[in-house]
Amino acid sequence: MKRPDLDRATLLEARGVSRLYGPGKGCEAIDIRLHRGEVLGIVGESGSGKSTLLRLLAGMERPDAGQVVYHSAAAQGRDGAGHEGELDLYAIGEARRRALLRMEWGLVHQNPRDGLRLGVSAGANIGERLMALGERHYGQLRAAGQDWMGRVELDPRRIDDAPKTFSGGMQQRLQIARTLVTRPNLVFMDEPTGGLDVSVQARLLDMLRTLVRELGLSVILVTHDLAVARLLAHRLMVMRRGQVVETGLTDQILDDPQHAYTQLLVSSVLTP
Ligand SMILES: Nc1ncnc2c1ncn2[C@@H]1O[C@H](COP(=O)(O)OP(=O)(O)OP(=O)(O)O)[C@@H](O)[C@H]1O
Repeated sequence: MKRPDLDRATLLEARGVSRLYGPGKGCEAIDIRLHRGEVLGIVGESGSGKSTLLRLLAGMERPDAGQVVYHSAAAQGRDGAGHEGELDLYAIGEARRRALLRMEWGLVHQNPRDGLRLGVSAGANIGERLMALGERHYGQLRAAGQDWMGRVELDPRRIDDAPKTFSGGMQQRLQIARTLVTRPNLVFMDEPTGGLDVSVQARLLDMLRTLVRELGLSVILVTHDLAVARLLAHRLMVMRRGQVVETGLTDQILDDPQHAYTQLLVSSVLTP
């Protein structure tokens, strides 16, 4: 995807972040800078540390060393905020971190069942995050539910149905609607099309790409699938055994990989 040059302000930074479970297992001394409106893909084979890094960046797991800094316009002048609204994620309290994830960020899990409440209606799933932001008007919550079901190509007439009656692909669409309805400043996606049939994946990917573009989303995307990375990410970071081996614009990395590991990764996936 072509990278927007509109607003290059930094949104999220990792400074020397480490979390090691054993030698080469986890993440080691990772530096990241995500700009507003940018999709950063984190790629690498299974076990390279992608999901660990996502958890560290999203405030879900404390690093052994290093800092994760969120540049929040809303944070200025509040506890834990440094200069220009810099929020040191692990210097603020747990409650505040959770509130960030609920109010300003969004998280799309690989398995939609981890991100949805399967027993309550589709509409309630979408409305819940809006309610957390203070929306109480039933008509507006319902209208937003219908609008977002349409946007993710679900039949809005199924607004009262429980997601447990939906297929896996439909549940993933609903999870995406639930996440994006609040227009999050930052979205974390962990293998968002993983675990789905290839044909379902392709349509979902197309829809995600459109939404990312239309909403100008800032995204940290974890995937082992280079085709997904190619379609969604402006920039890539290639991980191997907990370390970053290469980083750059997506087309550069996939068309002209410099590091031997990236060359292997690209050739094993992209050549027939
Ligand atoms: N909580 C944990 N305790 C111990 N070891 C862990 C823990 N979480 C991850 N690991 C190990 O750290 C390494 C990196 O795991 P991680 O899940 O981050 O990799 P990944 O690149 O996301 O792989 P996958 O795509 O298979 O999820 C693996 O060897 C894994 O077994």
